[in-house]
Amino acid sequence: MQSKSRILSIQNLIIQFKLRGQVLTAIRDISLDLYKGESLAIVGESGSGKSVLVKSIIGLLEKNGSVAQGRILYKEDDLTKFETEKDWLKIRGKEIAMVTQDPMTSLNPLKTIGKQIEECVVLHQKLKGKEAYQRTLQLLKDVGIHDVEKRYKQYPHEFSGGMRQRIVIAIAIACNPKILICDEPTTALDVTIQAQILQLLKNLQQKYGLTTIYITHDLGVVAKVADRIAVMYAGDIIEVGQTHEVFFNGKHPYTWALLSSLPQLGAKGEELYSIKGTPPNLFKEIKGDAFAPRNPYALKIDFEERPPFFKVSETHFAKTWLLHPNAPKVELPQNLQAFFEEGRRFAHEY
Ligand SMILES: Nc1ncnc2c1ncn2[C@@H]1O[C@H](COP(=O)(O)OP(=O)(O)OP(=O)(O)O)[C@@H](O)[C@H]1O
Repeated sequence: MQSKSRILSIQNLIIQFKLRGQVLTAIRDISLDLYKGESLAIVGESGSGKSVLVKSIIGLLEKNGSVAQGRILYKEDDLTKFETEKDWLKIRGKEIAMVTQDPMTSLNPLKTIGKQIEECVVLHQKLKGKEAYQRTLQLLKDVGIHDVEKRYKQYPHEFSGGMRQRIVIAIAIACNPKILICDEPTTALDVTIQAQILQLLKNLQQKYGLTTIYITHDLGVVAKVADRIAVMYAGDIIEVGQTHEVFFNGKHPYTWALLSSLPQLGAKGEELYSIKGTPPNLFKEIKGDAFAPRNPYALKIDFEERPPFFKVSETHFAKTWLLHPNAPKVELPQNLQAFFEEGRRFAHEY
C-alpha cells in the first residue's frame, strides 16, 4: 500500500463539540492516510467517532462541532480551512461523495429516479439531451437495475430498499467522485441484499477507479470488500493494517474483542472474550489507553500513558503497550488463537 500515492491525508486531527457549556472531544488526535484506489474500512462500536471523522472530510459536521487541531489535506487544499458552504461545494459530491444508511433521505420523493441521476450527469459530466439520457441508462445498468427505460420514469417509492440504495449509489457515481464514503451502506438491508450491495460497490470501485471508505460497526461485513482496516475506539484509531493483518494478526485487545464477536469464532461453542463495561466519557480527559478499564490484559502503564503506534509490519500499526519490547507475553483465548492460526494458513495459501 505504501507504494501507492496518497489521495487524502488526515494529520493530528482533533474535533470537539460544544454541548450545554461542556466540551466533548469526539476525535482525539488522529492521523490517517488514504491511498488512491484502495478500499479502507473504518470499524468501531457506536460512538467511537466513525461518522464524525468522515463528516469532517465532507464538510457535514454539525454547527456545534469544530476542528480544534490538525489538517485534512486533499489535492492542494487543507479542508479544515474551509469556512463557507461555497468552499465545500468544490469538494462535496464532486470529489468526495457519500452513500448513507438510509437512501430515502438522499432521494427526492417527487422526482423520477431517472431525472435525479440525469441532473448529476448534466452537472458533473457536462452531457446534454440524448447523451445525458443514455449515460443515465448506462449508470442504472451499472448498478444492477434491469428494464432501465421503464425504471427511469419511476419514483423512489416504487423501488425496494435495496434498489433505492442502488439508485443512491448511481447518483453518487454520476458526479464522478474520486472518493466514495459508504456510511453503514447495508445496515438497513437484509443479509442477502447486503452481500449484493457490497459486491456491487466492489465492482464499481474497480470499474471507476474509486477510492472507497466504508464505515461499519461490523468487522464481518468489511472482510470481503476492504483492502485495509482502521479500528476506532473512543475517538482514536487504535489499530490499522491490511485486512488480513488486522483479521488474522490483530494486536490491540479491543481488536481481539471485536473479532471475538464474529460468528466464525462464536460457532466453536467456547466462551467468548466479550467486551464488558462501557466506552469512556468523552467529556472528560482520557488518561492512558482509553480501552484500559475494559481490557483484561491491561498493564499498569495502560492507565497512565497513552500508547503510541507500534509498528507490526510496513503496513500494520497498533497502539497497545503490549507491543512494547518489555511487555509480558499474553495468552490469547483458545478460539481466537485457533482463528488466527487458521486465517494465517489460509492467507499463506491464498
Ligand atoms: N453534534 C454533536 N454534538 C455533540 N456530540 C456529538 C455530536 N455528534 C457526535 N457527537 C458525539 O461524538 C461521538 C462520536 O460520534 P459518532 O457519531 O461519530 O460515532 P459513530 O462511531 O459513528 O457511532 P454510530 O455507529 O452510532 O454512528 C459520540 O460520543 C457522539 O455522541
